[in-house]
Amino acid sequence: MGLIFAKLWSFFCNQEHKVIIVGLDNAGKTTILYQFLMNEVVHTSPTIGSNVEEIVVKNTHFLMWDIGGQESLRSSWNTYYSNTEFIIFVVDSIDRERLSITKEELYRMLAHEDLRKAAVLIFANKQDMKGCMTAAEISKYLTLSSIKDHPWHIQSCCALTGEGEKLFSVQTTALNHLVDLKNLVCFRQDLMSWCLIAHMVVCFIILYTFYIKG
Ligand SMILES: Nc1nc2c(ncn2[C@@H]2O[C@H](COP(=O)(O)OP(=O)(O)OP(=O)(O)O)[C@@H](O)[C@H]2O)c(=O)[nH]1
Ligand SMILES: [Mg+2]
Repeated sequence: MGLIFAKLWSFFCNQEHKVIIVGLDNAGKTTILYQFLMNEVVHTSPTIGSNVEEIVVKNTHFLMWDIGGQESLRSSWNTYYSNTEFIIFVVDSIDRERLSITKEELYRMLAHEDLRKAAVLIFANKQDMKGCMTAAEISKYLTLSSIKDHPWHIQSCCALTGEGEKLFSVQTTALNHLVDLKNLVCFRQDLMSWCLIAHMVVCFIILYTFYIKG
């Protein structure tokens, strides 16, 4: 029932959602962005600054910011945070050595005030690589189950191996899932606010009737 209301809510509030794609350098962020956009593998070079593209999924507009992940650029990630609704956090599933840095960056980012309300989609990318970690292993190492203040979802993927359509549908399903989740949270918050206001109005009427009027 909640999801039906959430869907109606999102239908009437058809706005643009800001998404940031972050993660360490070489994780596959730019490759994923262009898979989303063009459904094909593009040749990438390390991103200096950011790339921004708009994609539309079932009437929902996403403004996707792909942010360079090199160490020297990470301190400026926070300049992209304001009004962000969704974070796509890309993990290179073969890069075991830097998993602790990945974890540090993830939690530093989630603690930022501007991302308080953001939902997180974690991509365990490069699943085509031999010996890569599974999404479950990454989830365990990153202790994702301890994240209680953000809706999150982890999804394994491979941005490279010609599974564009599959990747695209996986991503859109996951994004829609996050939109539903987020709308549900907003709807509940709004409902609580309206209940509170209604409660105050009723109290005021009772007070007015019994004490002021007579
Ligand atoms: N094997 C494999 N390689 C991938 C995959 N996704 C991306 N790559 C490769 O990984 C390298 C880095 O990809 P990018 O998309 O440029 O990485 P990035 O996260 O944008 O890196 P920065 O811009 O430096 O932050 C490229 O050579 C990609 O072709 C994947 O799923 N599997
Ligand atoms: Mg890039």
